[in-house]
Amino acid sequence: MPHLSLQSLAHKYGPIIYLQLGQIPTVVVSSARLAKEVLKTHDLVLANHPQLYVAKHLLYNCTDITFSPYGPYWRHIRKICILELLSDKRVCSYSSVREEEVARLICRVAGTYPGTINLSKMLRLDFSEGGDYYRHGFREMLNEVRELVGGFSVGDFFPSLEFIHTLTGMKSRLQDTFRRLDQLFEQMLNEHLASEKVKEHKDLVHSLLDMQKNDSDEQPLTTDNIKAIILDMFDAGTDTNFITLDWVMTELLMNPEVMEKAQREVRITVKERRVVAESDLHQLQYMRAVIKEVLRLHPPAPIVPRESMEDIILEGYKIPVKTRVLVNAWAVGRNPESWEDPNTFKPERFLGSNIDYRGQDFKLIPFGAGRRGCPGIKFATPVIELALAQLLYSFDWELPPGTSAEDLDLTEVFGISTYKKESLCVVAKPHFL
Ligand code: HEM
Repeated sequence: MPHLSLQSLAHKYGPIIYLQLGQIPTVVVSSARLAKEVLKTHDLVLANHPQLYVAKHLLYNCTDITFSPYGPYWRHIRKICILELLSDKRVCSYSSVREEEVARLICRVAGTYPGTINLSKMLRLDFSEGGDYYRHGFREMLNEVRELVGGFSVGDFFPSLEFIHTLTGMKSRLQDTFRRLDQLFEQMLNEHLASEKVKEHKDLVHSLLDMQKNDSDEQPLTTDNIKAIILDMFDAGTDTNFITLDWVMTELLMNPEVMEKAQREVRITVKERRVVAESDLHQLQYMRAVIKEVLRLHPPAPIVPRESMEDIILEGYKIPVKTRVLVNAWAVGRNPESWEDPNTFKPERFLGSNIDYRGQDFKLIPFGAGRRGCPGIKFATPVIELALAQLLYSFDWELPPGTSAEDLDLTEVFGISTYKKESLCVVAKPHFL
């Protein structure tokens, strides 16, 4: 795992290291102080995400939010994202969708008792694949895109050898995937344009099409721009929720006293109502501390990558233009300079503390920070909190007979986001039988 190897190098050589990765000069930082330098002090000069070879082919030449270069176009679509697609009002308006999805999940889990369920698989299906879009074959496409974007590509480290991708067949594979993806988007956009539901319940695609129609801006959105943004939002915004919930449940099963405390809190708050309401969530301070602790120890995107647009001085070193600067958020979250007993799962450390993951506290940066910090925090938080609260309220959780916490395999698989290799299998006993 790159974040683990880079942490080992940091232990040996310090919190800032230089690596020549192929033809790419790379600097890695692993402390809160240097993360602040990168994501705050030099945020503007480091406001590019590296453009990956695969992203150029699949994300409409990097015209999505994540990969588009810093500049007027990125500012335009980021503004749309923050003010229109992920605004407080919009996130609020999705609350009934969240409640329905969580209710469906609870029903499915309840139906498995007294058997063992693969909870990871169930969470992934519910939270990472895009609901209504299933019928378009979107789930399979998204998986394919993730596999390709998260994979290793020679061109990302040896740009002068990009032609190798033609010889290895990678380029034609990308072209084929892109053609199928584009066809799928065409179908999706046409269906939305024809849909009469637009006024009643706008989804992401309707909103973008509306914006295109009414855009009086100098920079109107093209249809390809819309496709790139849709793909980006699903790619960046779905897997991460599932990964977080999967880790939360794993940590809770390994720490039964924490599980019990979190369950007690949610059951006392919700009482006999049986259904957790979003208005209950602010009372669940301990559960929120559990989520913070999980994001500290297991950030779904363990490395936050940036690229310099000009020469800068970092910690006295000259960092030339076009250097890749990686913030090892995983190592920062486990750095003993910032955290006491850093490898222990201890949600209590967040009780009575103001430390948050919204990009102000550089020792906790699962969502990155600064100009390119994740715009989806407000969207992700209620999904994760509501699902977790309801899971804790509705079931008593146990590992399958004959297994114990020591048997859980915590090995990770690296990709655009990092997830657990082995699924979490559990028995979920309905609490109110
Ligand atoms: C637990 C959930 C999530 C985590 C841990 C997460 C993490 C991250 C991280 C680390 C970045 C890079 C930040 C940087 O460079 O400073 C990022 C960027 C991004 N995220 Fe998230 N994210 C999550 C959920 C979401 C959701 C729900 C959405 C949208 C619905 C989303 C959309 C994006 C987009 C569009 C970017 C690119 C921003 C830009 O380049 O300007 N994310 N996310």
